[in-house]
Amino acid sequence: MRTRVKICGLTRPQDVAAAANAGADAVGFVFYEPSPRSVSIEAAAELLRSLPAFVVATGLFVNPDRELVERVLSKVPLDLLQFHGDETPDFCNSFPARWIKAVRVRARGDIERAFQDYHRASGLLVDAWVEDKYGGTGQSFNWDLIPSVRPLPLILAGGLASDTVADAVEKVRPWGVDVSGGVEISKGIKHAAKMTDFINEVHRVDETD
Ligand SMILES: O=C(O)c1ccccc1NCC(=O)[C@H](O)[C@H](O)COP(=O)(O)O
Repeated sequence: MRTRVKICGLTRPQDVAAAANAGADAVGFVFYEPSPRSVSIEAAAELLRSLPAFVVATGLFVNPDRELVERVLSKVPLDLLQFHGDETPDFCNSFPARWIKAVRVRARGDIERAFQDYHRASGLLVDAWVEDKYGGTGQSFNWDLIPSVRPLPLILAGGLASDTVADAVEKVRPWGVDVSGGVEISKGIKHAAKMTDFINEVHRVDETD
């Protein structure tokens, strides 16, 4: 199976183009103001203009007001919502868009519970649990906590980079992987060669199947 790759936290048009050229299946825009990777609605709408066909535009939110999600959806042609906070299943499901839910993994059972609670999602993203942080931390977690039975597509995130992602894909066999800090020069500023190396590493492992 071909492992999908999402590059998250883009803020510049040249990075959007470089991610697409490197072969990213999806890109993510952060609508969460405390994040150094956050973009305004206007900036995101502009960034999407440089996104070619067949690349999924994802909007990332952390405990947003309903009005923010609705305002973003009315101005930015997103393909997918990513809820990265403590949003309820009903809240996530109440917008006219497909969505994935992020779960910060701390203990055995966290992922199984999330699969049950968020069963209407289009995928479950598993990320590291870090105190007082919702994501984009560059930290990984114990992949042994990931169950082999997966009722939804599982997207592995947390501290991945070109030198670790091959091992991650080999061990976890996720539907997709998600990376932010591992392909950056500084927060929100991506590095074209790092994105290419990352994606090539993922597909190198895919080819050994
Ligand atoms: O990027 C952020 O600043 C951020 C802030 C709050 C919630 C989520 C955030 N980002 C999520 C991601 O970029 C990724 O889905 C994931 O957390 C992996 O990030 P990284 O460990 O940096 O690869």
